[in-house]
Amino acid sequence: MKISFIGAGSMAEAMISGIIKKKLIDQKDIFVTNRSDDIKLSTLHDKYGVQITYKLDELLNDVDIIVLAVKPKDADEALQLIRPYIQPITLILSVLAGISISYIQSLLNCPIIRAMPNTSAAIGKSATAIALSPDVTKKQLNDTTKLLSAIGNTTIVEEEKLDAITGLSGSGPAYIYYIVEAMQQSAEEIGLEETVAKQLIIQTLLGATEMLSVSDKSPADLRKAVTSPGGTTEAGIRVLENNQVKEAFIHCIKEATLQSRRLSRTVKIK
Ligand SMILES: NC(=O)C1=CN([C@@H]2O[C@H](COP(=O)(O)OP(=O)(O)OC[C@H]3O[C@@H](n4cnc5c(N)ncnc54)[C@H](OP(=O)(O)O)[C@@H]3O)[C@@H](O)[C@H]2O)C=CC1
Ligand SMILES: O=C(O)[C@@H]1CCC=N1
Repeated sequence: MKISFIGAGSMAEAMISGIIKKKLIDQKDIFVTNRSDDIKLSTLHDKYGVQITYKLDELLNDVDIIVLAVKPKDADEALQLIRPYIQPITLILSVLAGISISYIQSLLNCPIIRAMPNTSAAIGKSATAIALSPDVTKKQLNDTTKLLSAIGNTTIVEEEKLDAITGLSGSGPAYIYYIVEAMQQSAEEIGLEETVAKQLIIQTLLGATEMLSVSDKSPADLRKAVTSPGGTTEAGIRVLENNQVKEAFIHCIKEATLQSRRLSRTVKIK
């Protein structure tokens, strides 16, 4: 199976890295291009052994899956670029936030799988959701699911859910990293050594995530189990509540979801 990536940024690299680690597709069958950053392409070649090219023939002839991994603002340019090479059996796997299947199909006459992965794809832990156009074949769905299994879990959803999924789990890793930034900064301010703090923070996250995964208790009950009356957790959580941190996170996810909708609206269906 030949797969070509249009775009060589963080999402493409995360997917390539996952696919290579799981040895799902041979490096010689993975092609990557970008707009002009040839140093980035060389880095990808050196790191993963994938084929890098600016020659469209090489990139797009006899390709089974084209992964669209440019920024949504560059979608039109990329779609026009690949348009002459599209066969009715070519599968487009798009990770573009907010760009609808119908929009892509208004320009390209081929089946589309629209995916919303996240950057944990690089370590095989992406929470990926996909929506399909009706003309995607069983084989194409199987191939894609297999491909995406190399980067984490995949759930099939109705396309209308993808904006919410983008706001929740597409952007999700960034919210967690944001919390860790705050934990690291506070660790420094309360006098902990950086390396010690880092180890403690990561293990705390790993433990809490594992508890969420294996325990049948709700997150609220797990939190209560940490919180002794009149103790330290209670004092800390009180500050979060006084600062409406939970409300801010809810607002954050809703705003990210809205932004995904706004992005999709900026691209008119032709
Ligand atoms: N980052 C994330 O966590 C996630 C991102 N996404 C989606 O993935 C997509 C890519 O995001 P991300 O990887 O972060 O973006 P990056 O900015 O890291 O990468 C974008 C890539 O697209 C290339 N590019 C732009 N225009 C063209 C063109 N006309 N032809 C070929 N290549 C082009 C750029 O090339 P050059 O550098 O040469 O300009 C660059 O390699 C976005 O649509 C985003 O919505 C989805 C889920 C998660
Ligand atoms: O920030 C973005 O637009 C992309 C979509 C999800 C994660 N990153």
